[in-house]
Amino acid sequence: QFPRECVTPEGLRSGQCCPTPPGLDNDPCGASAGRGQCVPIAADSRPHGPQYPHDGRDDRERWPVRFFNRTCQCNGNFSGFNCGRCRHGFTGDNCDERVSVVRRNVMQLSADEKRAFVSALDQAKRTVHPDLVIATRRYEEVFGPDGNTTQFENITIYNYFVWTHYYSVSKTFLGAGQASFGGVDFSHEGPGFLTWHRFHLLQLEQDMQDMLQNPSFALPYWNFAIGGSTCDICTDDLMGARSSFDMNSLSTNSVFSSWRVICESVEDYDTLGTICNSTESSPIRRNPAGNVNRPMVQRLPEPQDVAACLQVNTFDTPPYYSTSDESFRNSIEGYSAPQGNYDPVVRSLHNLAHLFLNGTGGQTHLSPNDPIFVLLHTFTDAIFDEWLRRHSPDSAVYPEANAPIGHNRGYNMVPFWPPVTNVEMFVTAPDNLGYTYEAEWPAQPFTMTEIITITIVAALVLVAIVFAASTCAVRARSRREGHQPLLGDQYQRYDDEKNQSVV
Ligand SMILES: O=C1C=c2cc(C(=O)O)[nH]c2=CC1=O
Repeated sequence: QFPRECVTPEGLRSGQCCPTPPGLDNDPCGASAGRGQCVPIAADSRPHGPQYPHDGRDDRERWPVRFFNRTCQCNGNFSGFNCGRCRHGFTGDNCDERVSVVRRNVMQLSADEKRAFVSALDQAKRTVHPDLVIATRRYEEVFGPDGNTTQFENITIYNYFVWTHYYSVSKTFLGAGQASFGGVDFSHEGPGFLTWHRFHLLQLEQDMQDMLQNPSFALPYWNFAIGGSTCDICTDDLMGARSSFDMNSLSTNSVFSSWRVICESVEDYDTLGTICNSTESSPIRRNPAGNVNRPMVQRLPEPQDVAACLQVNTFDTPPYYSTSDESFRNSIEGYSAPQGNYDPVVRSLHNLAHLFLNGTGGQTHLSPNDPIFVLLHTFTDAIFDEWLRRHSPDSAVYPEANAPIGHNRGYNMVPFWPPVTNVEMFVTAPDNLGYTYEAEWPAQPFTMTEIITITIVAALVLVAIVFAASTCAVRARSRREGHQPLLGDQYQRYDDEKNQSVV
């Protein structure tokens, strides 16, 4: 969440986090090299929706001003917390050369590519994040018991990915002995769902590129819309097969069977007001299609569900929440039917894929601990990108106000640093973010109007054919039986009269 060098007692008290890029000396944001300058942070103050009634009680409000109010603003294509790197999609000393990576279907990777991807994830699980650290206490307690020992920790690259998701979904602590407030979610159940998870993935991809020193590294995706009840990526060469001994565990042939999860101590967070730290606890649990209490989540989404949600025209609809009707965002997130109609009992697409996993990957505060999360979300993001390509929306369709807290267009997404707004991710990826998806999309199903029109036309054609056939049959029979056709006879005489009058 914050650069290591900013979280000293002095740094926090100053409210300024404007580090110097590597290779320069005491030059906040590389200002003298023309890279950027240290500026006050603009935090969205437009009203949020009524779902959150506890203004003033949560560190994540008006992110990130509870912690810092000055940050680097980088010039041109320079980017990063110290303006020492390039914006996504650019490279070179001056960040003026375009680059792009290709995100591919994980099932279509070669055996070597699969091995390299699994190994890169495992390396990320064990490599300490080079720049960022996490807060382990709320701001109220962040200076420590002596007021001078700031409460931040190192965390590995993959666990940082898990932690940021946890932090964005955690409840609002309202005080010891009081129930924490759970009706808040800075990354789900609102328009920010797509933009937040897009940035979340971009950050992991960039951290892994840096770790591997391979700027071409791209996260693959899992096409989860294959129907049926088989998890095709749950094999030992990919995300881990099922253990032969325990339905809920991973095979020991998979490296992921030795991964341990973080952020499990929900009870402590909610009652003591602590925050998840980097401590790892139990193994990943997963039992795809095994939720016997909810048959509805024993099957994966169907290909036509993807085709249907891509046809929903409106990005999001009031109240911009998990109850939104005819909203593309709510359809792909999976709180409404893929066709857009809201129904409280429905779980589709993204939500259905999570719940299908039935274990760590199905619990919002824990789900990224299961590496399937990465592949599930790259596919969700690929659908989002295809929707942006097909519908070319103006950024004005993204709600500016009254979305749930965290989800307004100009809100800085929690808990990312440097600040990045939702709308910055509401752009097509190939042109603006330096990645593309190699994907084919299922043919679009017919709409109800199209089905009715086709049925009527087909019925008319059928009637015409039957009529023509029966007329022919009657004539043929008449000829066979030696009768004069009645109409034919009349026409004959009428024709004769006409001919006579002309003559
Ligand atoms: O990790 C997640 C788990 C989820 C479960 C649901 C649900 O619809 O009940 N939704 C989820 C989203 C997640 O991100």
